[in-house]
Amino acid sequence: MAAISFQSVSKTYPPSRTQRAHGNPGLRALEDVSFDIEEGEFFGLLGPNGAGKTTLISILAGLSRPTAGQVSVHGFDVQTHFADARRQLGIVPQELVFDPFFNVRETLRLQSGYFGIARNDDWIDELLTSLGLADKADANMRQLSGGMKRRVLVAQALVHKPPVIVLDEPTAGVDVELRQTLWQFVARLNREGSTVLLTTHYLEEAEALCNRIAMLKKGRVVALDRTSELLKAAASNVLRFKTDAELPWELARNARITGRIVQLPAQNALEVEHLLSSLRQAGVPVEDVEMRKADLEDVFIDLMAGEQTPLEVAR
Ligand SMILES: Nc1ncnc2c1ncn2[C@@H]1O[C@H](COP(=O)(O)OP(=O)(O)OP(=O)(O)O)[C@@H](O)[C@H]1O
Repeated sequence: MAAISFQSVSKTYPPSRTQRAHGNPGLRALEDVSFDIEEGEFFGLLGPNGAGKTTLISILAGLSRPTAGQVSVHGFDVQTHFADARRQLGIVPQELVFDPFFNVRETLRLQSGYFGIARNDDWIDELLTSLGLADKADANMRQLSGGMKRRVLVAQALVHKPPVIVLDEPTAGVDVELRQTLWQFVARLNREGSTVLLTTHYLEEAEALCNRIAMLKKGRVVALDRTSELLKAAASNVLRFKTDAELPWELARNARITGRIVQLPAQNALEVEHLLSSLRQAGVPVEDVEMRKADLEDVFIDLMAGEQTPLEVAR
């Protein structure tokens, strides 16, 4: 049985009164999203701002209703069997929400109580140690730094030992140390059998951690495949250089340009030679020329730049 199953999920946010008055039918945030995440997978959900990632996670968490379609967790429908589905999930939210009146241990005990677990201190201690919070157990939530609060949110999501862990942008604005602590711990839980669903903007994180990835664009799944296959789909190399000059159109249309830095896909040495000679002929002076292997960001940019038609990639 799939750990998480999204079946033909669509979501339209209704228009505001003013929008309705102007004939605006509302916003289609998700369009026929279907995929399964198997037990034990480390799955990445990627997409630019506004692609629909948080909407999909909110529906999974039972916080938002889909306009059409079904979502289930370990076979429990998130609408009709909310409590059973919710018990399977440990959700680390994007926003820092916490009760300022409790200390860290009390916060975690309260959350355990919410799931009906009376004596949970052994697991709470293990969570505190693994997340580098052991010396903060008695600190009031108000006294914690932003990074520490985020660690508590992770511990809070895991108090009931959920088999499925959902992390919505957990490392946005988080320092390197916390990222490493968090990834080591989540990777360990995944090795021990937990399923992990991660949404992130950090593509190198997704590349390093996720065995399979779905990419969303404007509410549609535009790629769904093993990370290794997605990487194979990219041109295998990238030619990178700096220039102040304007590129000829036939090169510019394939280029990724960030300020003075230009990156062009190139399959092999012959193609690199070809690109360099085109640049020479066009009178484009280049500096700091180097080659690098394509990464997930290249795949992502390719897909996001592509036309609207969803690209069906089988698992
Ligand atoms: N409560 C809401 N009411 C109306 N529109 C909404 C609401 N929540 C989200 N949207 C819209 O739905 C679309 C998808 O938003 P969503 O937050 O799911 O995207 P996202 O992929 O999570 O983006 P980000 O990476 O910025 O978090 C966006 O166009 C957004 O403006």
